[in-house]
Amino acid sequence: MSAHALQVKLLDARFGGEWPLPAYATEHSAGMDLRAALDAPLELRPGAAELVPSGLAIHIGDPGLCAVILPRSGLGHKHGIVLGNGTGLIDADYQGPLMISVWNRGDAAFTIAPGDRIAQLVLLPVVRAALQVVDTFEESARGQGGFGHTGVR
Ligand SMILES: O=c1ccn([C@H]2C[C@H](O)[C@@H](COP(=O)(O)OP(=O)(O)OP(=O)(O)O)O2)c(=O)[nH]1
Ligand SMILES: [Mg+2]
Repeated sequence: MSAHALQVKLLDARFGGEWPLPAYATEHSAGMDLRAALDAPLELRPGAAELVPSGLAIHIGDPGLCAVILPRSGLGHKHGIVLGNGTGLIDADYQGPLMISVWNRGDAAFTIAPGDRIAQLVLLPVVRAALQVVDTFEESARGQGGFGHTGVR
């Protein structure tokens, strides 16, 4: 299967030794898991959010792409470990360290150990908009209806 080349800097010496490079876990996985590049275990109390380094920097370099950082389903559903910013959006021109905002939305403390896979990175296509100011829109069937106006059943 073909894959898009993505430049990555290894900011943490444990990559390539103790930790493998991020990789797709299965043949059709959409995301690569990101590790917590911590020096010591981090206890997240209920409600707490912390910025955790991934130990990586990426440069996407193509304005037609971006990356998003998403929670891992198991951690989010079973332990309430999601992202403090909802979803992390990585711009194609960002070259700094990839950071993960981890948030314990659950009601029990959760400890993240150094190297734990705590989130995932997905590369996505982007269409950038050129705004065109108008006074009226060509009418659509939906019009201004939204926020549940089609009902539940
Ligand atoms: O979970 C995240 C979200 C963002 N970033 C980096 C990459 C992204 O390109 C940059 C800026 O993110 P964003 O635009 O979402 O944040 P902002 O608060 O608007 O910051 P800025 O003013 O720098 O754009 O921060 C991360 O490392 N992790
Ligand atoms: Mg921004």
